[in-house]
Amino acid sequence: MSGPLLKVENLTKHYPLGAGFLKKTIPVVRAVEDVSFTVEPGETLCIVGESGCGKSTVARLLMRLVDPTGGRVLVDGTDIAGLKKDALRVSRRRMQMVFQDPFSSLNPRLTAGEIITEPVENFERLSRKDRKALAADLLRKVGLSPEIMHRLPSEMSGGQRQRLGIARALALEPSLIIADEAVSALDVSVQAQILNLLMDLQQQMGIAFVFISHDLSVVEHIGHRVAVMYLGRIVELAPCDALFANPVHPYTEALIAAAPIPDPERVRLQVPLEGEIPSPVNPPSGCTFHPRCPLAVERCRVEVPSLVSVADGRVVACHVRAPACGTNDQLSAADHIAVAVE
Ligand SMILES: Nc1ncnc2c1ncn2[C@@H]1O[C@H](COP(=O)(O)OP(=O)(O)OP(=O)(O)O)[C@@H](O)[C@H]1O
Repeated sequence: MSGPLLKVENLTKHYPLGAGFLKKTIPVVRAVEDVSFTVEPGETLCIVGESGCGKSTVARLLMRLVDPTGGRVLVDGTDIAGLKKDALRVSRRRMQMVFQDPFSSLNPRLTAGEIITEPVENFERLSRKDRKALAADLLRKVGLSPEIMHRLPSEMSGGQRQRLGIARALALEPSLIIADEAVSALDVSVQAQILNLLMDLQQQMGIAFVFISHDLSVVEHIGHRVAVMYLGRIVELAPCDALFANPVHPYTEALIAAAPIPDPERVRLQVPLEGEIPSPVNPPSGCTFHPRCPLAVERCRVEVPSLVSVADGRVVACHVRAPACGTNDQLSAADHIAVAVE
C-alpha cells in the first residue's frame, strides 16, 4: 500500500446556532477551519490545544459521526463521505475510537467479555467457545486477567475500565485508533501505564493513533508528530521532538511555557499565554491568535496566515515567525502538509 493511511484535506465544521427564523444569516460556531494532516501506518499523530479549539470535533469528523461543512477525509485514498452504509461499516472496522470517560462509553449492563466481543458480533456470529476465547485473548492483550470477563464495568477500577475500552477498540483489528482524551480521567501513574500499553500495542500490531489531548506532557511521551490547534485551525504541525525543543508558533511556545515541565534542564520560554480564548462564533480577523500574541503586527490583524513549510518537516501559520513568500503562497494547507511529510 502506498500513500498515507489517513489524509485529511481542508476539513471544516461550522455548527449553526439556532434555526435562524426570519434571519438572513444564522450565526455559526466555527469549530474546525481548514484543517489538513496525514497519518502514516504505525504513526502517532497528536492533536493538542486548549479546551474548545476543535479537537473532539476533528475526531467526530474522522469517524463520520458528524458531517463536515467542507473538506474531505480519505482512508486509504477513499473519501469516506461517498461511502454508503455497508461500505462505511467496513471502513469503520479499520478506525476505532477510545473515549475519555470509560464510565459513560461502556454499557453498564454488559459484562467485560460481552463489551469487548460485541464489535465482532456486529459483523459475525460467534459460538460460545469462540466468544470466550476471543474475550480472553483481548483481555490478555491489554494486560487484564481473563478472569474478569464476567465482571460489570462498575466492578472495575478506572484504569481497568480504560483497558477494557482499548480491548474493545482492538477487537476488530483496526489500522487506526482515535483516542480522544483517553487518559485524562486517570491518575498520573495509571496514565503512564495506559500510555505504555498503547505504545506496546503499536509496536506489536502496527496500529496508527490520532491521539487527542490537552496535556502536553502526555503528548510529548507518546507522539511522533504533533498538530497544535488554536480556535479551530492548525497553527503548527511538527515532529514531536522538534516541536518541544524549538516551538516556532508563538501559541505553541506559550502552551509549552504554561505547562508544568518535569525536566529542570529545559529552558523555560518567555511567551506568556494571557487573555481569554476568543469566541469561535465571532473569531478575531486575520490570525485569530493576534489579540493574545505579543509578536502581532498589523498584517496579523488583517490577513489569515497560511501554513508554510519550514525546516525539519514542520508547517507553521505565522506572519512573523514563518512569513509566506514566493511559491509557498500559492499552496493550500493540504499541499503544505503533504510537502511536510514527504
Ligand atoms: N454540537 C455542537 N453544536 C454547537 N457547537 C458545538 C457543538 N459541538 C462542539 N461545539 C463547539 O465547537 C467548538 C469546538 O468544540 P470541541 O468539543 O471540538 O473542542 P475541544 O477542543 O475538543 O474541547 P474540549 O477539550 O473542551 O473537549 C467549541 O466552541 C464547542 O462549544
